[in-house]
Amino acid sequence: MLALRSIAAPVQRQCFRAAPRAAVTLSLQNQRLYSQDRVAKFNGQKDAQGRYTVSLIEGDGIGPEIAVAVKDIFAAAKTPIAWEPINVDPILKDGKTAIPDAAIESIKKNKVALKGPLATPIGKGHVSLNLTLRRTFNLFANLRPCRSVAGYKTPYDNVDTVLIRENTEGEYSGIEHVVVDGVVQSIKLITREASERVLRYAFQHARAIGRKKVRVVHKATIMKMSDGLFLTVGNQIAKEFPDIEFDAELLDNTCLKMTTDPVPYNDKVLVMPNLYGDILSDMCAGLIGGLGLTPSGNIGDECSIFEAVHGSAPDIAGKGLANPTALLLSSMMMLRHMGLTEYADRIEKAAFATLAEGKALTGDLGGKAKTHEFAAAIIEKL
Ligand SMILES: NC(=O)C1=CN([C@@H]2O[C@H](COP(=O)(O)OP(=O)(O)OC[C@H]3O[C@@H](n4cnc5c(N)ncnc54)[C@H](O)[C@@H]3O)[C@@H](O)[C@H]2O)C=CC1
Ligand SMILES: O=C(O)CCC(=O)C(=O)O
Ligand SMILES: [Mg+2]
Repeated sequence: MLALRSIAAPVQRQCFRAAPRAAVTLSLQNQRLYSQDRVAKFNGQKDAQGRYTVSLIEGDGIGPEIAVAVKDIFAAAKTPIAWEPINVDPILKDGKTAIPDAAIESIKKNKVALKGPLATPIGKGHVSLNLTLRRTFNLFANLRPCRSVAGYKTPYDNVDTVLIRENTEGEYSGIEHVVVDGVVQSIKLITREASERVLRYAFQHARAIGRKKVRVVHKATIMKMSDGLFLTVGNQIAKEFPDIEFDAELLDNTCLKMTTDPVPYNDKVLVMPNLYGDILSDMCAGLIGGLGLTPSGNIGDECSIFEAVHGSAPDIAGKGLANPTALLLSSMMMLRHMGLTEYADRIEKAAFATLAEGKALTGDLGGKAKTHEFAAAIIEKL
């Protein structure tokens, strides 16, 4: 195993501002649960005790702290899950960053994994392990829902966006080279195959969650061929779904409109190339109170990996300050994906009730609670 990860450069910090707590924006009764994703079929096997085994990547930075919180809450709720911790420290295979075989076997066997954040070195160093995992398992759609939390006041009430990001290519293809000294080229790869796959998933998911509109977010004005292909494929796939309205919007305009008034996006599923989805999903998190609150699922045909939208948060790592809600809500998406809906509903209700009560909030939400205190408050409500 190579010690590639030790070369990670320090990450420039972002300012993460806690919004003030004020009047309840949504009532708890109206807090809809994160929707079930049953578009991709889960066919894991239960063990003799009736439990599913889930591969667990605790991750870097705050990863282990938020993973403990999720494990404690699952144990308290008697969720029928056996965790299988795996190590994804990168290896080199044919000169390329790869995931160790044991980790690949575990995820292939269990068909589902929960993942903490994995840090990526800036500039030189190994390829992102997050992207490597997505490509290794062909996790073609990254589903990133974002919903206002009852009781937590932000400038925007009732946000309920659903964003689907193409997850295997685009600007994240990692095809870069030096043309001549001082000139580098980075290739944005868009294929009909990957575009069809994610666009079809977007329409299927819209149907599954009862939304009637799918919108492609793009810049085909500028990237006429690459985003142009993505948009063309969108128009073609739309014909398979006559019950769903289809349209398109330029990314910069989407950013403006969403930050002015996100509510008109609540009836749509947004689907877009990789980088746009990465950036827009952090932006959406900002609308509801930050990265501590937003879950995601990397969906594939054979297996799926659930993780928070956020990264390893090195600025607060090791201090017990992290908000585990994003990873917990990701694990709720995972439970619903596995058909364990009752457990997901129960845990999620306890989590939202704890957030609404506001007595044990973590620092990112303006509170003083440590990660484990917030988890304990959820457990008390189970
Ligand atoms: N999917 C993944 O595993 C991701 C990994 N990363 C990696 O994470 C590392 C750090 O990246 P950053 O740009 O700093 O983004 P970040 O998402 O780790 O942190 C951004 C800001 O949000 C705060 N934050 C994030 N999660 C939080 C939580 N659960 N509770 C409270 N505050 C939270 C952090 O303290 C920081 O101020 C990088 O190496 C990056 O490559 C970044 C994004 C996603
Ligand atoms: O892999 C990384 O370092 C960043 C990935 C990321 O930002 C994301 O998945 O949202
Ligand atoms: Mg990101």
